[in-house]
Amino acid sequence: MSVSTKKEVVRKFYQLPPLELQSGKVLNEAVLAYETFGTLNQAKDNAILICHALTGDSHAGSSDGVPGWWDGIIGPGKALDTEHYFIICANVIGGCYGSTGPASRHPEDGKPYGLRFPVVTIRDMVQAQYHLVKSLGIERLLSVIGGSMGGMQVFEWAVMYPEFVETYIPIATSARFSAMGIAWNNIMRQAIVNDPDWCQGNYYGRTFPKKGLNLARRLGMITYRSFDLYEERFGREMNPLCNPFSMESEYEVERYLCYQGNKLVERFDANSYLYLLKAMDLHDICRGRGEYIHVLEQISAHGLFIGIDTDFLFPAQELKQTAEQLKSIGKPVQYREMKSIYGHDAFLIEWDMMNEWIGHFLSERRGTV
Ligand SMILES: CC(=O)SCCNC(=O)CCNC(=O)[C@H](O)C(C)(C)COP(=O)(O)OP(=O)(O)OC[C@H]1O[C@@H](n2cnc3c(N)ncnc32)[C@H](O)[C@@H]1OP(=O)(O)O
Ligand SMILES: N[C@@H](CCO)C(=O)O
Repeated sequence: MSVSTKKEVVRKFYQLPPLELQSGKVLNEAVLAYETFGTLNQAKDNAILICHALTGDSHAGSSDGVPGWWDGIIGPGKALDTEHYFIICANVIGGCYGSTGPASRHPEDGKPYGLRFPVVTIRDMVQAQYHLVKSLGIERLLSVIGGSMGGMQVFEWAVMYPEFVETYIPIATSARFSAMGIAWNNIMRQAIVNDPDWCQGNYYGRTFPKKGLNLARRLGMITYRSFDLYEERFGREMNPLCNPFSMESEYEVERYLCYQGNKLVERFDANSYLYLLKAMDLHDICRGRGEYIHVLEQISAHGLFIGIDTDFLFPAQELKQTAEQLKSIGKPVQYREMKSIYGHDAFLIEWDMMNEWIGHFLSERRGTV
């Protein structure tokens, strides 16, 4: 008999109150799966919320022997030093890592929601996180930080709860999702819904729409990397065993995309992918609030914006312009731009710059530099 030594992430669960969604619908009996790293101090003023990106989860830092996806900046001596800060990270609603999403059971019939799950927005995700943070006895967050879809949540935090947020750090993101971003998401969704196994989202207990999700992830991976990185890593390398004049010939870059697609199929729900892409499409801090500049005026927190020079999905220019607009109306904001070959996903890789900039910014706020 073999005993599994695989270490598992231990998540906590918070039962949300009925959540009034931006769509006007109400999500009942939903839970948020979350984790914390470090210790909340007596004054409860050292809490930092991390918002994850599209396929992320609550396991941002290391615990229980399982490395986290932001280990490079979370832990003793790092920018998000767990000896000083209390770090919170929750899986978003609509996700598939413990929080309520389309794969969860509908409270009325106990069957998976599938497409009966309501459309959720970035604001809905943030509202759910707000309830969680309040339930921990916290009245103000020292910072809210996140990249990509996580950065969209960061912007909403700054606008929705200005008094609750002392600082905010949006990375590789924008205050309003671009037409190009929506266009990519459209194709990724089409890849999933055109898989015959998708069955209008009713594939639970049947065949999983592997091909659709795999293709969606391949498309995504093109937008998360850069031209130069693909050239440097793969160039025109091809599997030497393949006949280059057959349709099956495999360039290394193709093998890579296939590998990444399969990897996501093993760990992610196809309906969650659809819902989270939709939430990104709907992201617009102006929706229902008025002019851009008027919305920016509502922000009172100190901002550190981090753009990435090779980001194809969220061109750095977008964040830079927003920072300039904030500055023009007297709002405290710093803009830093990463030089990186990695493209959009550099915020999951470039630890030195992230540690230096975020660490310094937070230390400044704490008055320790
Ligand atoms: C913020 C959030 O909440 S998101 C959560 C974190 N995101 C993820 O985990 C998403 C998936 N992961 C990734 O996108 C990446 O691994 C990152 C961004 C975390 C790190 O990027 P990189 O270090 O550049 O990893 P890269 O994109 O090269 O992928 C490496 C993998 O591709 C495989 N690979 C590399 N070249 C090839 C090839 N030619 N053919 C097949 N496979 C290949 C490697 O073996 C490696 O496999 P492994 O992940 O199983 O170890
Ligand atoms: N690589 C990220 C998506 C882009 O930030 C993820 O898988 O969540």
